[in-house]
Amino acid sequence: MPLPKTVEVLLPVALDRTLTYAVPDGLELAPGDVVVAPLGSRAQIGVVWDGAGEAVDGARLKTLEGRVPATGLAGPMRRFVDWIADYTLAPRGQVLRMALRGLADETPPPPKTGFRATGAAPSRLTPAREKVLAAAADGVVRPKARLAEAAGVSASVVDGLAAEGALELTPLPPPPPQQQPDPARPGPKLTPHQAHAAEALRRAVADGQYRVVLIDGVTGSGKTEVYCEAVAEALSRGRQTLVMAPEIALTVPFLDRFAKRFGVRPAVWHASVGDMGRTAVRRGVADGSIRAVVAARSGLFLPFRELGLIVVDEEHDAAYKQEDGVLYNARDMAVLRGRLEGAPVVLASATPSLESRVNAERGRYAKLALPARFGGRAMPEIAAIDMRVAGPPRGEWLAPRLVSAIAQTLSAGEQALLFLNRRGYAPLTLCRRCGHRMKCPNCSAWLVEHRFRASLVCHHCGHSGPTPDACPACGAADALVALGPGVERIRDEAAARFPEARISILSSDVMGAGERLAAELDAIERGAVDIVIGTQMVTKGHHFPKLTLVGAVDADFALGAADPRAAERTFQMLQQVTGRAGRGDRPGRALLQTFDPDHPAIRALVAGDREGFYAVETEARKAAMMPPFGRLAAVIVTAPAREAAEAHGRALARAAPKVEGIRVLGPAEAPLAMVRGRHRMRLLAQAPRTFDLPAYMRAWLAAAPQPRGGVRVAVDVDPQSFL
Ligand SMILES: Nc1ncnc2c1ncn2[C@@H]1O[C@H](COP(=O)(O)OP(=O)(O)OP(=O)(O)O)[C@@H](O)[C@H]1O
Ligand SMILES: [Zn+2]
Repeated sequence: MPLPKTVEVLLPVALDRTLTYAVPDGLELAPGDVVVAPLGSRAQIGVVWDGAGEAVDGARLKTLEGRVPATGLAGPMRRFVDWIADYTLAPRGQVLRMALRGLADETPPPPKTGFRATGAAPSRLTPAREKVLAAAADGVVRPKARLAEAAGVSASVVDGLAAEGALELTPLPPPPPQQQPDPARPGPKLTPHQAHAAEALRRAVADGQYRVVLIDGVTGSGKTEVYCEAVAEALSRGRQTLVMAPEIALTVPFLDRFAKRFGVRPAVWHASVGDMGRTAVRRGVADGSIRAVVAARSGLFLPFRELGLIVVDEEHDAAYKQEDGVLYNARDMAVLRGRLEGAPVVLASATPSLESRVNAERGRYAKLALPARFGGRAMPEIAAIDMRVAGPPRGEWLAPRLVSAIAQTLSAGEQALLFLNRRGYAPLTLCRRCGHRMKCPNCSAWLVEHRFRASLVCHHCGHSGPTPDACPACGAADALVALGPGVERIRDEAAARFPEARISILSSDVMGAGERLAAELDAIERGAVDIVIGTQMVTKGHHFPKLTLVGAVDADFALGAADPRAAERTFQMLQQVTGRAGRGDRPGRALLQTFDPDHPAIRALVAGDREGFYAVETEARKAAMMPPFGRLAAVIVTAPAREAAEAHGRALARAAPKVEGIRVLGPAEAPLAMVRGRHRMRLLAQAPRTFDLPAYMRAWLAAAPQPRGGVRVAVDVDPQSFL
């Protein structure tokens, strides 16, 4: 008997390797095809992978059930999956799962038909038949179900009339063709700087080759207008475009801007687009009927048919790092996808990551600078308020100088924005009598009071309960006090000081991410709000023309963190938020409330010396061999019991291969020592820049004892979070 033909199939499950299957007679398969494979007792979708099927004992070999008529993974996409799995140490099947989101049977639907009255009378007229003929009397063609529904009868009555020739089946008119973005529509008249950058981008797109371009342009310099020129070039060359944004909730204004420029909104892809929408987008990018997509991280896995450009907006944003499942950085993987597709990649930011700046300095990326704001607008004046000497009275959070600046702003008919990166009312609730602190039962974290929802909430696991009247420890009534501010508390303080002002809170838990947020952003843009108070949601990309004052309530919020990027993050966040001021016709200013006015990040902001900041930060990172001058990978060990996590952490440390130049630190208790009832320990490997750290990590895990007894181990290559 001849051996059956076999193929290797990758399944979207937590498996790294492919499985070998027999191909049923008569089925022709090529790598990338989507197939149905038996797995255990169930059937599982999978993708034919590269490589000849391994010889497997014929008796154990299972046979594929068939091919799915759907766009699979072309060569570059398969390489993309392999590469990400290799780099992040995630099982390949888990990466594949991201590339199969929105997968659907693409068999073309049968032409749609409907019924129309012919005018012929049926042999017998029942009341039900009369109703149908009455409903069809207007001559409109309707699908069977619609006609039956309009007449209020069952579909069999329609069948009966058709059998007797009183109704006939005719094709329904085809749906109108989708309107496509039109790159020929005129864009704005660009300034000389913008035009220079736009021209360079157009050339990169026209070349149709992989290359990375960093647009380093100050806030309000028109980066969006400039990369829209690259989008126009790609579209006019018949290529598809992907624009990535760190937080899709905030892209509604961009969608409108895109529509203004190209005539229609682009397709949108992110986690909260429903299944239907996802299926439509995946299919549209595969068959080419969708030309432009705006997406969150996962849009990188869409099967574009002719991708000609990827733009990563706000490329510095930490939200590009996925922090669960496959721990990948979508900015870096966008660069990889561009390389595999042979398409240019544009990274844009007013505060580029040190990684991207260093890549530009090394000549790996081209750099385009937009050093000035559009329309001759000045950058905002930034000053620090030293909270040690000029802070507010006890129990308040806005320093007198900030309060009077708000008053001036409001009386000039302008808008103020107060930024505090803390949701809720207060970060800590404490009993005045016994000192008890309200803590999450599942996490090592304080419960945050949300007065708006009248509850105490854990921001790590979502645990929430009503705010108690009495202290749960000592029983004292009315003894619980809220310590520290969150945005809701700042709102109360602002409302008490400025009772006439229209105040809006922008925070994910108050606004959500849907239409409500879009409406609120629109109200702010129109000037229907006087004081905007918000979390990091307010820092990103907004263009509020009436906004002239920005106050950072706690400019130091990120400085103390045990994070090698703490200074960079502080600088970026504050530069972004202060960059919202003075974008209209009036100049802007910003006040930073800080206990550390001499910190290099704060000083650079006040002096308007971004190059100085980057220079100092670059030297510090170089000296410490921190990214991008060295490489890091973290290992996070979790277990229900602290001892188990610690013991496994120590076993891992002992098993670390000794290699010159590699330092292994830890285990140490994670700053966030417990989450969802699991104790957490961290280890960190530090390596020279050119070292193959993923390979080292793989060898390390292979040499270490297997985790047992509820212990879990996760590897985070290029960590962004150090909690
Ligand atoms: N050449 C131009 N003609 C007309 N308007 C322009 C031009 N360039 C920029 N603008 C306008 O200036 C404002 C700021 O531009 P844009 O939002 O593109 O800046 P940005 O660099 O992306 O800013 P940020 O990094 O702060 O988000 C927008 O309202 C934009 O429409
Ligand atoms: Zn919790």
